Amino acid sequence: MATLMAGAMSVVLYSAHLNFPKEIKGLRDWAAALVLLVAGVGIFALHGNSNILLLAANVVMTWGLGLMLIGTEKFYRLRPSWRLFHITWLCIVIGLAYWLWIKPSFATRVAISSVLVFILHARAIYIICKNGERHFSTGFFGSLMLIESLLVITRGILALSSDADVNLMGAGRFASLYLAAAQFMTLMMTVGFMTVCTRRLQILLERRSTLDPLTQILNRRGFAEIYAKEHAMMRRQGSTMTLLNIDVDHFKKINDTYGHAGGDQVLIGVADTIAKAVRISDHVARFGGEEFLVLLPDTGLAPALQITERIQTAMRKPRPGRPGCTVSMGVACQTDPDESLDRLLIRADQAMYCAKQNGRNRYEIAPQSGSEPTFGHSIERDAMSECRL
Ligand SMILES: Nc1nc2c(ncn2[C@@H]2O[C@H](COP(=O)(O)OP(=O)(O)OP(=O)(O)O)[C@@H](O)[C@H]2O)c(=O)[nH]1
Repeated sequence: MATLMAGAMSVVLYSAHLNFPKEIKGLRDWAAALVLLVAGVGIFALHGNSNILLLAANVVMTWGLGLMLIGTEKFYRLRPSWRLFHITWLCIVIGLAYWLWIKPSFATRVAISSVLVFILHARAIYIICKNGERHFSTGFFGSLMLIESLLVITRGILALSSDADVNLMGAGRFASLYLAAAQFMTLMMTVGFMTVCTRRLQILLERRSTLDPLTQILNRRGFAEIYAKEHAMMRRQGSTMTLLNIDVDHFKKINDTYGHAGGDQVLIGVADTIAKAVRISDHVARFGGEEFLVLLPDTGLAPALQITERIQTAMRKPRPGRPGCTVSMGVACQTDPDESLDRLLIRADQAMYCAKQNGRNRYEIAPQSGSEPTFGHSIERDAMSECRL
């Protein structure tokens, strides 16, 4: 029954392989592994007294267990251990053939296959422990692999001790227990793997919903989430943060000259340039079209202006193979934790709009929240003209 269910699970895994995002790897290998394990059990059931079929069943099952390891490695984005895979099944062929035909010994055959399968499982457990995130799914999957590997190695050790009954076809208590447990564990390990896959799917979808697909920086939703966290921190610490609103100048002309695809490349380049000009703890977002936001936590106006100038200098540098562009920026410093995000965005947007009005390729500073919006701030005071914030 468990074997049939493992066969059904291979369909589930293959369907997940077809439908899950391509970043989730290893599902196809696990699906193939289950097909091989079911085929191995089938050949084993048919083998009668045929040593050839017995050997074939063992090889097919080892391929299946090897593919489980390969799938697990792919899932954790590691290079698959194909060498270990091939060495394992070759050792099974040579070892079983020797102890089947030349020096027949059932106990040695069981010991050899148990040790080899244990090595495959031990490597999988090592990979899960080293690469898995701290989450229930990792613990569940790792524990199941551990139980299975302990079962396998116990069988191998018992095979070498004379008084134990490890013959799968025998009627001994351990044999029946092992057979039932092994089939059940195959099913459970698959469930464990599906658990880590669905957890990865959840993380991926959450990340996708907060990232801009073109530039891979935060989108509006991601920005709002990050802002909420930083705002809570600001309130707790009584610190200041600064928001930059950055808009690409004459972007319509870039689109008209280089086409929409060329425009997209410029947007990717702008996002990259901004991200490289700020600290890792700062947050860069695309707010729509050719408009970007940068949130600088725990940063007052003076350091924020240094960053603003750094971004503008980086933007002015010509880039080979990519149309050049400049940006206009609005700088809004938040000192009052009771100011809403909407209000902060409006201040930064108005300052950016003012920078556009005042000639583009420059920045303007928004007046403090609550202050009279009748005077302007600009580092380039001599260039200040019409627009007054
Ligand atoms: N390639 C590309 N273009 C976009 C995207 N989103 C918006 N746009 C274009 O960006 C252009 C923005 O034009 P405008 O709002 O007139 O601004 P502008 O030409 O940059 O002029 P100023 O902002 O006043 O300097 C429009 O032509 C939009 O179609 C996008 O994702 N990719």
